[in-house]
Amino acid sequence: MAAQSGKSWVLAVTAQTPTNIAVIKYWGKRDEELILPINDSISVTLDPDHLCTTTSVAVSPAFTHDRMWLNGKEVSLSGGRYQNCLRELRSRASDVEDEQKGVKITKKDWEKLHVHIVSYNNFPTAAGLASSAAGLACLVFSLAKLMNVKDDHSRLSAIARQGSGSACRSLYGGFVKWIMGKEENGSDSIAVQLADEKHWDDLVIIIAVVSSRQKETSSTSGMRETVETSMLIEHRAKEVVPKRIVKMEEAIENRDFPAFARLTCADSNQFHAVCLDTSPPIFYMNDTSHRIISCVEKWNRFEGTPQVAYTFDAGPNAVLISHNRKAAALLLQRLLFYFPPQADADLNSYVIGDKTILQDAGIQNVKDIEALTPPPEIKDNTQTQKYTGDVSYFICTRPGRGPVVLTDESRSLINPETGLPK
Ligand SMILES: Nc1ncnc2c1ncn2[C@@H]1O[C@H](COP(=O)(O)OP(=O)(O)OP(=O)(O)O)[C@@H](O)[C@H]1O
Ligand SMILES: C[C@@](O)(CCOP(=O)(O)OP(=O)(O)O)CC(=O)O
Repeated sequence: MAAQSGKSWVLAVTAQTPTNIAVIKYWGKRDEELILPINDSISVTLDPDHLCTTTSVAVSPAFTHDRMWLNGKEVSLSGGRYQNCLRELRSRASDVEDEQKGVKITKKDWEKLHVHIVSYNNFPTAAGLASSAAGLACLVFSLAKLMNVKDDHSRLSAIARQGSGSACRSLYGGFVKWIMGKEENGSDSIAVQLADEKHWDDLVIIIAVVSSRQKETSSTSGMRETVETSMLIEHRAKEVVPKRIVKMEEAIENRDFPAFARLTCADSNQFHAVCLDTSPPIFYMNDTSHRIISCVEKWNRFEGTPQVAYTFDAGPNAVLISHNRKAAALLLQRLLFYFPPQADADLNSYVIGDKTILQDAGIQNVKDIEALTPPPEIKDNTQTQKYTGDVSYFICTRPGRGPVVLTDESRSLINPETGLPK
């Protein structure tokens, strides 16, 4: 390692990585340490304009140990999962040369050099919005760029997988499959892209962030308990998911929304059924989640063909995938009819992300929400009850691109002189 000037230097890279939502769920591991799943899964990558992680990573001979700051606070990197990712990356690092700075790092130097990681999520962390997926994928992707790791995205996905299973699917945009693999060392348990985000760009995604005070069981411990105690999970992993994966790939390839929606809803419901079949049972959805399902099911039935698909991860938040903008506007009207904001709320912070959907729905202010009439599929007055305040806010988004390096220095979260957070 050399610097022509002889003085210390800091070399940094910044990247942005999306989050993803599974439409065929990963639930259950066959190897806890390597994070190897018991079935394949398929996800949609969400637009990083609305939900993403930005991570800057830096290396300098002046750094004394590996350090990480998350959303402005220093956090420990001592956890086994972070350590596994760092070890894997260091072992694959290559020579790096920065002529401008007069820096030369050899493959061997990486064993001794330390890194600083500064990361920021543009959405709530640990709130059931898959921050760990975007976060771990971004950590792996940005460090791989810094360390000149030559592996392709699929090989990098196998490293991100060891940080958090679902993170491996955030290495690609569009529609992504995590192949469970057969090898004991996990080398073939990787993510592959099924189609990019332009393949099916009519889809509109609305996330209802559901207010919840209850403490949730983490995905990691929840799926462990399911594998240990549920009899249904084996049937799901061996018999149900393999067939659904084939059908879901077909639905995505053919942009067959009815098939896509039926499979997505059925798989979310089965995932929550295996949670209920766990001992003691795990409840991730709450009454609000159930009301959203019921609203979508009634509307889909009324129309005779699915307009919207719903899916829920390990929490009460609903991810609603609409066939197109028109269906999304009609969905938003329904959601705002049932779940209006509190009297003092500001519409601007109640519906965030792509606000053009709100315009399509003809809603400019809170008065327009009050004026919404019950949807036509409602036949009697008992179903027109409103649940003010049960949804915290809505995020309007769409399928999005995979990780990118941000070359604009002003986007870096690291001070180029000190190597500390800006
Ligand atoms: N940007 C990030 N960089 C590195 N690690 C992150 C980042 N964001 C989140 N994490 C890690 O993920 C953890 C949160 O994961 P957790 O599974 O609890 O929540 P979530 O992923 O937001 O929600 P869920 O898994 O229920 O969808 C954080 O405590 C942190 O360890
Ligand atoms: C319900 C899920 O979101 C579960 C995600 O589990 P995690 O990837 O968070 O679990 P670990 O691998 O233990 O970190 C379904 C999915 O994303 O496929």
